[in-house]
Amino acid sequence: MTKTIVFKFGGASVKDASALKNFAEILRNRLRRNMVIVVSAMGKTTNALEAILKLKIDQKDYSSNSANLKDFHLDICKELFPPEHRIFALLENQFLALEKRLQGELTKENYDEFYDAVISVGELLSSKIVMEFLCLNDMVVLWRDAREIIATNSDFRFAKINWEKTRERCKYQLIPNLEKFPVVTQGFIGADEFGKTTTLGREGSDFTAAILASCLGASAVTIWKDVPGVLNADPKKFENTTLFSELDYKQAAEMTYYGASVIHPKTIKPLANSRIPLFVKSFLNPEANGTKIHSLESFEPIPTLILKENQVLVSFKVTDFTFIEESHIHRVYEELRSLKLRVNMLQISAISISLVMDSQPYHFEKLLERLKGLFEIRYNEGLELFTILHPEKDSITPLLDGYDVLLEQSTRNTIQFVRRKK
Ligand SMILES: Nc1ncnc2c1ncn2[C@@H]1O[C@H](COP(=O)(O)OP(=O)(O)O)[C@@H](O)[C@H]1O
Ligand SMILES: N[C@@H](CC(=O)OP(=O)(O)O)C(=O)O
Repeated sequence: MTKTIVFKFGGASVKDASALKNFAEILRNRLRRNMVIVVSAMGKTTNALEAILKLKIDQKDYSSNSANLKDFHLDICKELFPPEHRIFALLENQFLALEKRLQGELTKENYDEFYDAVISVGELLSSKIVMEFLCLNDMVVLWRDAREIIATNSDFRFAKINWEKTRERCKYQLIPNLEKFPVVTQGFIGADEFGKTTTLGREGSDFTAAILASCLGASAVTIWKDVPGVLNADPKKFENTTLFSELDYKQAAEMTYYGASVIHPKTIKPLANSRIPLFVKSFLNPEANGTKIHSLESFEPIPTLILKENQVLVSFKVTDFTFIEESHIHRVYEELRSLKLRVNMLQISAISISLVMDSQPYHFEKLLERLKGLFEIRYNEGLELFTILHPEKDSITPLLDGYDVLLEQSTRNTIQFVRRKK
């Protein structure tokens, strides 16, 4: 039996009508049975849905935002489909369901569950459009709801995979489909044991591709991006970048850990465990080789720059002339865990704990509220966390030109700066 391959197309590859036409052309000669096509929401749809939720939480009017989102999808479909095509009824239904969901009560208690139910609509919409567009162009594919395959716990917004159940569903439900047709499904979403929609963490569609590849015993995963492959820095932020033609799983995992957003951090592990190669290729130049991530005997460390924007630096200072001890750290981490806030950098001094994390205003405010009685808290927003892997000595100073450094930390192979533009 031919082994399955998994293709993953992110938001940028399906961001408008011409991107979708290019997407279909990539598949035209590559489509085959035993192929899973994982798609993310179109363009910046997930951000747009988050903005709607923010307005709802602030009890502001979100009607023009949801109308814009609907128009965005409709306009794309008007360019791609004849006017009588059933995609228009499908869209209508999906947006009605979204409206209905948004009218429900949103409280602090049900926020995460509500979030997943709303945010998942982006992937449901895009996968339907993609499936219908491929079929319209004589490429017959099946649509499967990822929530029937990807089994998770009920940790809404950051759901954990139930690997056993997911593996079983892949074997008994997905493989029989794949033996007949290629399958289109959604990245990023799953469902808990009660059938409630969950999500795997922002940008989690790469992870979905890796989960399915691992559970299906796939021979390869290809993620299609708007860059030539994995580079030694984000080409949108740095000049003179170098393409890695290949990377060891460990190198790729390290880069994603520090925030190289080209691959979701959870993607590498399931692939490395099953020795499944991951190709990162450009949807703008599909014939080019891109980057192959697999097991390498040896590799040269190459200086690599990683920038995480929109960071918050917060310090918790003890107020009673004692020193920081384990119980303080434990308490802070307990709150971080319960609020699902991930720490990107940690520094502990005699009297304070300093943390750097992604800005998440709603949850961050809660953190401050919960810990304000125990610590004197100070924070700075709008910062960047700049990490250099395998730095070359003389190259660092110019990279900090025009910035104030608020915090610095280094190990043998890594140096990190929390910086702010002067
Ligand atoms: N080291 C890197 N190499 C290549 N691209 C990078 C790197 N670090 C960050 N990026 C960014 O990752 C983007 C692709 O990832 P992403 O936007 O998540 O794609 P998608 O949402 O389409 O899957 C690129 O456009 C690039 O700006
Ligand atoms: N749409 C989701 C999931 C995702 O992975 O998207 P992308 O593949 O475009 O990064 C998000 O934006 O978080």
